[in-house]
Amino acid sequence: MLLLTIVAGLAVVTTLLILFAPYIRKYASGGVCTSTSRLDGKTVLITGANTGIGKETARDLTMRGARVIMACRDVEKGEEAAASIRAADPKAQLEVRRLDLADTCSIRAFAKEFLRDFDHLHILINNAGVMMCPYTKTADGFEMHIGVNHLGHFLLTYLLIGLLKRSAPARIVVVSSLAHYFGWIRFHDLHSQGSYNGGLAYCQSKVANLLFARELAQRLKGTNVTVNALHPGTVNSDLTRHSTLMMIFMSLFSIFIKTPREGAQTTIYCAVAEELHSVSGKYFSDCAPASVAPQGRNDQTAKRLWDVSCELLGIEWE
Ligand SMILES: NC(=O)C1=CN([C@@H]2O[C@H](COP(=O)(O)OP(=O)(O)OC[C@H]3O[C@@H](n4cnc5c(N)ncnc54)[C@H](OP(=O)(O)O)[C@@H]3O)[C@@H](O)[C@H]2O)C=CC1
Ligand SMILES: CC1=C(/C=C/C(C)=C/C=C/C(C)=C/C=O)C(C)(C)CCC1
Repeated sequence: MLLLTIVAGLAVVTTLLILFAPYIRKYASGGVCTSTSRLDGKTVLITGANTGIGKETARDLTMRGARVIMACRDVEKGEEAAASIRAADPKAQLEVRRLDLADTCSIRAFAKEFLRDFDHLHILINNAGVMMCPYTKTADGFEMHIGVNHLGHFLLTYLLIGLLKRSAPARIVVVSSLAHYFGWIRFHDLHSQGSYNGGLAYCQSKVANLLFARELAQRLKGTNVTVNALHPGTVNSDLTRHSTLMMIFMSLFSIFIKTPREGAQTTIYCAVAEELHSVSGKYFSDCAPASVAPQGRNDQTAKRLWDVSCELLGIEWE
């Protein structure tokens, strides 16, 4: 009898899911960037553009006329992604360059060549990310999540900020996550040497993204360079590659989860929306303002993280 009830229940749920699938999909796909802004003559740099949200952002921005530099740690994968975008749009202006955010030498080499080859940078999209990887260190000894997701992008932005200012109006877009709600900055053990949990290390790095955007927005006041952060939604991408459980969840519940193209909408919105022309230091989700957890909007923590980051990277950023 119990078995029969369970089977009947499952059948009802499955039937409802099938019947309402188009509506569920439409709701889950989230906000859409409706801006028709063109980017002709503009130069855009996207980190981690060979797959997922970064690749779809590159596709959209080239279609708006931008010249897009895809900064990828694996150039071969980057070229494959560029070829697939060009296959649909032969006029796409794309260039793949090598950037490994887990190595400050690679970041410095990338920036040096970028500054040599480009006179302008109008939009910088700090998109690349790792999630829940086993405990690993970057070439400079930083824990991988804080090293790639925060410190790598911190250094890249520092090296390119002069060019962004000279190219103003310019925008910096920081891809953070709702996961910041579950993280906090562990100044006493930033690199998780005492104890390590991949999920918490990821969440910490996503709070760091928000605090960085917040502090940077303060420092960029009056420069006509804006910086905003965002949550792309829950997106079916390679991000979950280190967690079998997450991959299973993503497959089982794929109807509730965004495709990479849907997940790129808020990034695109932050990069092009006319109404954000002078908006800075804000956080968006589904192409609309969203609320930040208290640990992501604490000015003292933001300043402290800024100083610690400069010290770790051996830089002075006034
Ligand atoms: N997917 C989701 O549900 C969510 C994603 N986000 C954020 O969105 C952003 C994009 O993620 P998503 O597209 O989903 O994930 P993907 O794994 O599909 O893409 C991540 C990109 O980052 C690149 N990357 C990783 N490590 C490095 C490195 N050391 N140097 C340079 N590039 C690197 C990857 O390169 P490679 O392919 O070579 O590994 C890849 O191109 C991330 O910042 C993530 O935190 C936020 C909330 C939810
Ligand atoms: C558990 C669970 C889900 C899966 C959530 C996942 C897989 C979230 C992934 C978040 C990521 C990757 C965040 C990155 O910053 C659903 C299907 C939403 C609803 C049912 C309960």
